[in-house]
Amino acid sequence: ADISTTLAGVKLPNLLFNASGVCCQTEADLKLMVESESGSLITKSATFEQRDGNPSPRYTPLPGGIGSINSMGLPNEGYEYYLNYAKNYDYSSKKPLFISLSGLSLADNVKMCEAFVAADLPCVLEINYSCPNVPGKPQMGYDLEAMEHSLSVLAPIIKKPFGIKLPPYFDIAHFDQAAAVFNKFDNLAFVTCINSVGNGLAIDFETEEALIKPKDGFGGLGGLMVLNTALANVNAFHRRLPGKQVIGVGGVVSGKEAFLHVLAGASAVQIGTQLKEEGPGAFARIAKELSDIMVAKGYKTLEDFRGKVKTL
Ligand SMILES: C=Cc1c(C(=O)O)[nH]c(=O)[nH]c1=O
Repeated sequence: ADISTTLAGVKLPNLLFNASGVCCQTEADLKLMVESESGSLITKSATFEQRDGNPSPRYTPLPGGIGSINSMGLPNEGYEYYLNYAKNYDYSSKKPLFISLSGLSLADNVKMCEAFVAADLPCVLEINYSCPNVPGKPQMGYDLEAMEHSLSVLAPIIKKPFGIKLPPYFDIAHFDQAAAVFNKFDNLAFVTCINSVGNGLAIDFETEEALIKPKDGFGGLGGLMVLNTALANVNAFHRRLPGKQVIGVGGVVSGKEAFLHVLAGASAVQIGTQLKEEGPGAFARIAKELSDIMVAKGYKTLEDFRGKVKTL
């Protein structure tokens, strides 16, 4: 079956790529993504300066394959590293490049966006408003007024279609209020739902210790356990953002969850925890599983079932 898609006007040979943060911090990581069967790739969220991030242990999978917890603390090589990567990227390849930016201030986001715009490259920007792990920095995704102000400054600078990475919302009123903000920006072409469920706490039963070191063990939750929150956010924004697209991320461990994300309304699907645990071979496996599911159900393309979840 045809699992290709178009996102922000850019053609992806298949709908799968990495969630920003996983397999994408260094050129070596990104090379693995280019060589994988993913349809695209996105870089680790960049800040203006290079960051080491939080002390380790700062990521761990959770027992029983239910998911993961992380408090990486936005480690990255600094935006100029990713700008350089984007300048040298082979855009003739069939895989489009996405760039994640997560400035620690609006001023930093402005400077980074201006640099990418000045370089005039085919890559697509995804502004991350939802990093839950920078101590002392509340994530902007939960401050709609601040996010609207940020978008009113950045959208005109970026000019081209771009996207934003959102935290999960858990209240219908918040879906409504957030969508009302996003619908004000014509070149805001997609929203990526969801980032990790912020500030969970994983505790080892035997040792009675928190599993990760930063923030007293508090970190973002990902993996299968966040699937149903992710599907809700994908569908809520699919319903509320006419003319815009949604990238679905959260809980994709097989073709089945990728299928459910598209059924909920996703135009593309990112994979985080499962990619971290299985490696880039996950893309070929999940792509085949999704294709087989579509054949079994009689769907030829993603459009045949995108957003067509049935209500009772
Ligand atoms: C960009 C920082 C993020 C991080 C991090 O670097 O701690 N972890 C996440 O789960 N989501 C993020 O957005």
